[in-house]
Amino acid sequence: MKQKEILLRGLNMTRRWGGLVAVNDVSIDLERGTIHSVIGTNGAGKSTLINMLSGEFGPSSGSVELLGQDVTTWPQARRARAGLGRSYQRNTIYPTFTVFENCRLAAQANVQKPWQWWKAADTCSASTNAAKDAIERAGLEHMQERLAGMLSHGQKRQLEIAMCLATKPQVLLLDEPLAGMGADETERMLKLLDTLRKDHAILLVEHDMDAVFRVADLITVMVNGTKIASGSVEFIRNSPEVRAAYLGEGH
Ligand SMILES: Nc1ncnc2c1ncn2[C@@H]1O[C@H](COP(=O)(O)OP(=O)(O)OP(=O)(O)O)[C@@H](O)[C@H]1O
Repeated sequence: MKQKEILLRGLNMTRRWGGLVAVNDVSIDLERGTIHSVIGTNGAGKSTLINMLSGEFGPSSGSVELLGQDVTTWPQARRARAGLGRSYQRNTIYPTFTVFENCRLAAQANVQKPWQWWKAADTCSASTNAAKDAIERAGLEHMQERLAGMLSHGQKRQLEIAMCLATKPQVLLLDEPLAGMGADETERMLKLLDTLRKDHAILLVEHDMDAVFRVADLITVMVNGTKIASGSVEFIRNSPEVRAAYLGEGH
C-alpha cells in the first residue's frame, strides 16, 4: 500500500480570543494527493484554523508541523518559503497589473532576497518561469497579458490560485475559493482543484456543500470551535451526528 505523505499537520490546536474559544483542541493532517475540506456553520472556527496553519497568528496551545518540522513559532512568510501556500477570502491581486505580472510579483515576494526587488523584474528568470508555470497550471495562458482588474470574478479567483502556485507551494490552504461564483465558474474551479490534487496537499474551507462533496477526499466538520467528525465523504454523509449538527437531509 502507498505510504501516506503528511505534508502539514496541526496538533491539538486551540485558539482563544479573551474568553471565547474559537478553536478547541483540533488536530488535522493534510496529505499529498488529497483534498481535505473543513466545513462548519458561520463562526465555527474554520478561518481561525486556517490562520493558525498558515502562520497568520499562532495557536494559544498546540502545534503545527510542516514537512515534519515544527513551525509553530514561524511567521507566515517563513512558512510560505518552506512550501505553504495560501489563498485568501479577500482579493489580493493588483488590478492595474497583468495576470502575468501579478504572478511574477507573487513569485518574487516569496524569495528571501529583498535586494532582488531592485533588479529589473524581467531579468529575474526564476520568478518569470515560476509565474509562467503557475499560469499554465491554473489554465490562464490565454489571458496572461490581460489586466487583472478586467477579469471576471471567477477568473480573479483562478488568478489567486495561480499566484499561490507561483510561490511553488507543496501545501495549498484555500479559503472559500468558490465564494460568489456562478455555475460555470464553479465547474472550472473544481476541475482546477482536481488537477492540483495529485501534486499537493490541499485544505479547502468552503461553504458550497455540493462542491465539497464532489471534490473532497476527506471532510472535517466543525461546530462552535470543536471538531465533531472527520473522515471520508461517505462517512460524513452518513454520520447522524453531522446530520443533526450541521447538514440538511439533502446530502
Ligand atoms: N480576531 C478575533 N478577535 C476576536 N474574536 C474572533 C477573532 N477572529 C475570530 N473570532 C471569533 O472566533 C469565532 C470563530 O471565527 P471564524 O472566523 O474562525 O469562523 P468561521 O468558521 O471561519 O466563520 P465564517 O464561515 O463565517 O467565515 C467566531 O466567534 C468569531 O467571532
